Amino acid sequence: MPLLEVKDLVVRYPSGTIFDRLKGAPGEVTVLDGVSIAVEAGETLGLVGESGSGKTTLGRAIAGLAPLSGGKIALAGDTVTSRRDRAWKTLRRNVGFMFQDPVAALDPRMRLSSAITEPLAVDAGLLHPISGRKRRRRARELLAEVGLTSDFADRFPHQVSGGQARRVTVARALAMRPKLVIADEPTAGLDLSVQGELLNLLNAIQAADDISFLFITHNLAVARHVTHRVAVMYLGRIVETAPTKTLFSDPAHPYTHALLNAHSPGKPATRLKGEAPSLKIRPTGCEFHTRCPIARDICRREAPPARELGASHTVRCHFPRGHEDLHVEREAKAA
Ligand SMILES: Nc1ncnc2c1ncn2[C@@H]1O[C@H](COP(=O)(O)OP(=O)(O)OP(=O)(O)O)[C@@H](O)[C@H]1O
Repeated sequence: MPLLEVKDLVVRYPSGTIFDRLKGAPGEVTVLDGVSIAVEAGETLGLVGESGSGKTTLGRAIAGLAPLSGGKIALAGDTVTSRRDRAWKTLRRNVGFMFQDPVAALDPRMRLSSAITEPLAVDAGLLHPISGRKRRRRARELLAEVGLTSDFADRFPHQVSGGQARRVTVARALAMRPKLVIADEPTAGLDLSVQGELLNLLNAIQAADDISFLFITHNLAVARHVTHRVAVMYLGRIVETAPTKTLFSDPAHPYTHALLNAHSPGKPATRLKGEAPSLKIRPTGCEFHTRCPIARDICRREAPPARELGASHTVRCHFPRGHEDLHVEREAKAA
C-alpha cells in the first residue's frame, strides 16, 4: 500500500461576481479535475507543469489546506473525503508543507522559534496549550536538524538570508514529524550553490527519517536530479506519470515532450507554443488538443483514459509517442 494515495480528487473554487452568475457564468472554477497520484514511503514524487496547471492547489489539498469537492486522499490507510472527517486532523499532522515564498510565509513580527513551532501550537489547540519551554526546546532541535545554530531561534525573518529562510521553512514543515513533506518550488530564487545545499539537506532528511516528498517544481533539471518518479500536470489533470529516467528519455505525452523541449539542458527555458486555455472554458475531449501538434478528431471528442504503458508509466493520450501499437487500436475504435 502506498503511503499516500490520491484518487479522483476534485477542487473547485467560487469564481466571478454575483452579477457574472446572474448573466449565466458558472459560479465556480474546477482547478483540479479528477487527479490521482500515489507516493510510496521514502519516495520523492516530482510534480511539474506550466504555471497555473494546479500544482500548488494539489499540494495544498493533500496538506489539508484546500477544500475537497470530490475524490479522496488516503495517508497510511486513513481516508479523508472532507474536512469534517476525523482523519483530516491526522492528515494535517502527517503532512508538512514548505510554502513557495518563505519570506511571505513567515510572520515578520514572529521570532523564528515561534514560527517554526507554530504547527505544534495549532495542533495542541487552546484547551491544552503547549508550554513555551517545550516549544523553545523543539525549535532548537529543529534548527539543528536543518543545519542552523540555536541563536536563529531569537531572530526575526528579516534577519536571515534567502537560503536560511528556506531552511527555516524546512524546519517548520518538519515540526510535527510528518511522514510526507510537500515542497512547493523549494529552490526558486536561490543561487546555484545555495540550491545544491538545500537539495542535499532534503536528501539527508529523507535518508534519516524515510520521509516521502512531493516535490513541486518548474525546474526540470532539479526534478530530474532529485525525484524517483514524476507526474506531469496540465490544466488540473495529471497527463503522464513515469519513473524519472523514463519520463526524461521517453516522454509519451505530447505535452511532456513539449515541456522537455522548452527546457533543454544548457539552453534558456522557453515558453510553450500557444496559450493554455482558461480553466473556466475547458476544451472538450483531451484538454491538450488545442495546442497538440498531433491532435486528431477523436482527441477533440473523447477524453483519453489513463493507460498503462509499462512499470509505473501511465499516460492520458490517445496517441502516446513511442507506442504506435496503441494508436492502431484507437484508430480502429474511432472508425
Ligand atoms: N483560492 C482560489 N480561488 C480561485 N482560483 C484559484 C484559487 N487558488 C488557485 N486558483 C486558480 O487555480 C489555478 C491553478 O493554480 P495553482 O497555483 O495551483 O497552479 P500552479 O501550477 O501551482 O502555478 P504556479 O506554478 O504559478 O504556482 C490558477 O488558475 C489559479 O488562479
